[in-house]
Amino acid sequence: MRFASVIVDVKAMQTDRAFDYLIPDKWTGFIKAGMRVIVPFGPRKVQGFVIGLKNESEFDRVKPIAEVMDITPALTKELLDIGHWLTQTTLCFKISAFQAMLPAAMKAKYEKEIVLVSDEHRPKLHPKVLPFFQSRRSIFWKDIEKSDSVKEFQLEIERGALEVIYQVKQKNKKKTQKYITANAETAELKKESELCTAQAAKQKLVLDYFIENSSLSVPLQELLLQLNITDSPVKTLIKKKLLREENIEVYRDPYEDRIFKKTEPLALTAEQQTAISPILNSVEQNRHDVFLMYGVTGSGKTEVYLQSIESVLNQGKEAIVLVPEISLTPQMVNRFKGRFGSLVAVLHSGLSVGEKYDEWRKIHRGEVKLVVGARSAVFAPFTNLGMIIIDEEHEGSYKQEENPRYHARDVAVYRAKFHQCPVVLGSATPSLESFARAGKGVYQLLSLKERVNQRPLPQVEVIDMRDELRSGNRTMFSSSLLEKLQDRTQKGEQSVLFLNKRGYSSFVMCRDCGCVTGCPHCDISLTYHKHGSQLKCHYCGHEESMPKVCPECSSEHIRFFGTGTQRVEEELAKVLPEARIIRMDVDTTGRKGSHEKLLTQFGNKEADILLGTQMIAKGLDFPDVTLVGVLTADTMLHLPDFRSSEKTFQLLTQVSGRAGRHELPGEVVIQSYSPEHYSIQLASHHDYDSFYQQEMLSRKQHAYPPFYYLALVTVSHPDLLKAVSVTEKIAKHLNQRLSDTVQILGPVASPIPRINDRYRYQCMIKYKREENLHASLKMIIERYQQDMNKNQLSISIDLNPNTMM
Ligand SMILES: Nc1ncnc2c1ncn2[C@@H]1O[C@H](COP(=O)(O)OP(=O)(O)OP(=O)(O)O)[C@@H](O)[C@H]1O
Ligand SMILES: [Zn+2]
Ligand SMILES: [Zn+2]
Repeated sequence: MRFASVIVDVKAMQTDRAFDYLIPDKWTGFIKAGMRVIVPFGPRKVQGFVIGLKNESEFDRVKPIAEVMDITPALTKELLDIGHWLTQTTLCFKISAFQAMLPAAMKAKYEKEIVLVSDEHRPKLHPKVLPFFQSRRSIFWKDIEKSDSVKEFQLEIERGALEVIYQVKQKNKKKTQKYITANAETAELKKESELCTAQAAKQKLVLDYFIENSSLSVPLQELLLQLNITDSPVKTLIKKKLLREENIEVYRDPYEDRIFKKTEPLALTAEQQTAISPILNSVEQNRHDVFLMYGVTGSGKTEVYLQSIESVLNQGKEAIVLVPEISLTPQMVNRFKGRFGSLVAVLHSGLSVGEKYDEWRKIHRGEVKLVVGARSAVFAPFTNLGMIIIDEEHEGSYKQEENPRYHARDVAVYRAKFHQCPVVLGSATPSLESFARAGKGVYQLLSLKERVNQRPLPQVEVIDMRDELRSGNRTMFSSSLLEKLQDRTQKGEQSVLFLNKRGYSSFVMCRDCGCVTGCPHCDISLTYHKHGSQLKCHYCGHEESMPKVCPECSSEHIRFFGTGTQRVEEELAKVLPEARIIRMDVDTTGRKGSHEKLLTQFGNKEADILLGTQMIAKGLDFPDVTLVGVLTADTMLHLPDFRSSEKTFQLLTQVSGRAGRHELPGEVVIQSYSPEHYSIQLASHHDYDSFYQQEMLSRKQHAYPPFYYLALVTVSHPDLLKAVSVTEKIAKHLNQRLSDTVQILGPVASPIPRINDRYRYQCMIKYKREENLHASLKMIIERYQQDMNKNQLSISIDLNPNTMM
């Protein structure tokens, strides 16, 4: 093949197609689809992906490929196909789709180099420029940028004495380690060793080492340590060609110094057995089925995953397990590494760029068989995939909130179809979408209704915080919660205190009656805007001013709401000075490893109370936790989001699930200003089924998923009027092109109306089936392409948005 079709790393509509490049003779037969290459593009060089090969090009002047970055394709055929599919289903640029499937380290880094065109130019260079080129011909732009000579450089470039060359580099290099090996026969080494004088005693030491270990290749550092020498005798011996040094590639292993205790499969309970058998069937028969494993907290879902994976590995196939970022705790990793040891690669954001790259390469080379990772691990480059598991399938973080805006669940199903293998979605609180699909038979439902060993689900008490206020308690702890915290601290048992930080300060509530001011048209709470003291609805645009008294009970105790973890910690220290507290939030877990350290401390019982935000809600399994407290259950309930009830129910269920998982029974206290809300009531009774029924009714009534699909178009611009007028035109365009069954809401300001000094407007499309939708949205992007390139306009399109924020 003489030509390659290449997708170049330039994100624009005009370049969102394949360009032809000539394959130089030396690389014919070597270059394959899926490889990364460097190609000339205009005046510079850019990275690109080869997506296909061909013998003819319809263009006359085709430039040759400049460099090849891979020896084996970075993207498999399957991933190339997924890239095209992502482009169509999420309306992103092809290059964004391909880049999203690879670790960040493999993205290109561009560096400008300034090069002297020829030696003849040197003497004539400007005196401020000359010193840079006295002894060399090129210098990196970044080293000049800081100097005060940029203008002079510019002049020389314009004059043609210097030129700019764009270098493409890989962000991250492979890590190598120096290894030393004998480079001569043992007999020769012996002869040399005998000749060594007293001054060369150290050399003798090294020679003797390699006489004894003739075939060994040892890391230099280890050799120096063992023999207690510096590297100079080794260097001398290398010079004499008696030893040889090699740079051997090593992996950065984030779990290097940890020992994983090997675990054996547990004897499954009857429920687990019933749940696993259809999965095993599907594995055996290479069938593509999607299972929804709906199992209460502590029902042993993870053990079912582990044994399902085992059957996949026994077949010689590979598996992917997706876990939400925040529950990818060391505990979680241990469970998989403990069972499958070095067959496991782990991918999560806590790893350095280099570590992620190394884990990815282990997968790419087929050195591991199982990946446990967050969202993007769904693109693991396995070629013989036997199963994809998504734990906590309801989690919002499986949706990527930037281009490509894909949902890992959709990618998983797409891949599993290709490989004819099962997908297992697991959750104690399935998303409404998935549960509805299971109801229709699209997914197969597997239920685990009881905790392992019939341990009871914890008793849940819902406290009405309005009553607390009435009886004179103005602290953030109800008397019941405080009493129980005291009790656990005295008994040496542990408590988890959960503060929901999302929705901080954004809604207005009456502290006497719990009334939250909502929109008259949308059944959604209004958002408080400090500026002008306005309350606004982010769905329909309704606006009113902040009431002075509660519209329901006329109380003056009306205010917007929110508390930080730090304040809770301070108050807790006042009312419960004897308790030892570990606080976990973004502030205390910023540094690498701190998350793990705090959890280990808590596990070692160095604290009585673990206080934290979302990050402690999931996955934790500590035997001595017998009390879980939720400080304000309401904060999320009133977010301007059609999923707010669902998210509240899910979160309360998850947090409650941390209590009483082992011998000691657990108890939960939920504090709320709207204790009668169905998501709180039903969560306290562990009643998912009723919650599902009720929430489905509300979704149907208001035309939300899973009854309708949504698409969200967000326009942003530094000028408010421009943002509004473009959004208006878009809404009009959509109204004209789409069918009458479609509802188009807006234009309205986005829930976050200004980010980075850019005004944001949006319009929401609700539809059931709409042939024209993708094409119409694409037309919008084409129509505004110029404005987007030149005039700071940005338009983002989110098909199936997960949140409205
Ligand atoms: N068959 C079994 N026999 C004995 N113990 C088991 C069995 N299966 C699971 N367990 C134990 O029960 C506990 C709860 O199981 P696991 O964590 O897998 O539940 P889960 O459903 O994944 O929970 P969650 O959704 O709350 O994270 C664990 O300590 C686990 O080791
Ligand atoms: Zn009131
Ligand atoms: Zn409204």
